[in-house]
Amino acid sequence: MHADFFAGGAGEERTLRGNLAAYDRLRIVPRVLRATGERDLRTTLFGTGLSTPVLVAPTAFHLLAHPGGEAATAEGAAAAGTVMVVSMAATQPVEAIAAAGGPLWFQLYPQPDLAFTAAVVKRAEAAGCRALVVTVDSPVFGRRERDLRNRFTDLPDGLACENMRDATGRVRTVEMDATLGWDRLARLREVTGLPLLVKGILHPADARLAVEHGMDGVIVSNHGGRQLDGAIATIDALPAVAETVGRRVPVLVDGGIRRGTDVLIALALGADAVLVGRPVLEALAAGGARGVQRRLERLTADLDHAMALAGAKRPAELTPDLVAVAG
Ligand SMILES: Cc1cc2nc3c(=O)[nH]c(=O)nc-3n(C[C@H](O)[C@H](O)[C@H](O)COP(=O)(O)O)c2cc1C
Ligand SMILES: CC(C)CC(=O)C(=O)O
Repeated sequence: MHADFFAGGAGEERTLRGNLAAYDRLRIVPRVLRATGERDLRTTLFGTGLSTPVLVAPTAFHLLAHPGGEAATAEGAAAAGTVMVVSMAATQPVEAIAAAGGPLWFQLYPQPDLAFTAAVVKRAEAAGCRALVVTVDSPVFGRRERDLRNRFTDLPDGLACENMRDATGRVRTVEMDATLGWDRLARLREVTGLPLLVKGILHPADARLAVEHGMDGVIVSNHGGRQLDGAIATIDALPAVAETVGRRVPVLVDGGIRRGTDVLIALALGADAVLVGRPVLEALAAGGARGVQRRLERLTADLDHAMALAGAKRPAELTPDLVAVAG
């Protein structure tokens, strides 16, 4: 039941499969004799220096994967020199996760209760989270047929979304809010000085609106195929979004990234960095903090190797002309 929750997507899982299939259709057109020497994968986002452009996507319920929970993921991400985005649906308190690792960003589903939403943001900020990732692809919850079949509706006894506790200590459910609009993101601006990223952008017109509304970053995502089944593959959506944003703010992408060559293609098509969801969950389940560290380091080493073979010393040297559609 829990493995299906992690692996599954919405509907027929067309988008879930499509995210991976889209990378299968793309090929790298390498450059030669570029004398790259050692590659330099260091990446800076909102003033934080990272050793890799591969970040940990926000995912719910890590205690279902490993007894170390989100703290183990944070420890692994920190050891790999990258950011973990903590899900609002984490099963451990953000303070405990921050004690285990960092740098952290915090993912938010803005709640209809604005005062409670502000309190959660303040709490994440106080715990040391350095950016806020606002998920905007979930006005309603995706229809996940595996979860329906398995009747997976609640966390087991003893587990809870620890960052959803209100002042009385009661745990609230994470609500999806179909009344959410750009005005509410403007209100978040008044609550926090942290950089604000919108996660779940696929249409270039929305990327333009995000920049116009003063967002600090855009994450091209279809929620790993868990929300709108039939949505475009993220690597297919990325070029138009990147072109519209025009380097005014960082553009990140997630969905279906499993190999360093996938990262290379995403960076070449306009991403400043990528995030990985299920690979981290699988590594956490298999090997705890060390597993997460090794999976992230493997992806980064694999990217480094691919860059050497494609003739790029730095991520910034990866450009769209290095990618072609397979015949
Ligand atoms: C089990 C699971 C839980 C997730 N939980 C969240 C979440 O709480 N908030 C969120 O914004 N995205 C969530 N996502 C989406 C991820 O942040 C990310 O967009 C997606 O996993 C990327 O695709 P990938 O798994 O193919 O790398 C979740 C994804 C999975 C697989
Ligand atoms: C449990 C939800 C709040 C998170 C989730 O499953 C998702 O965003 O995919």
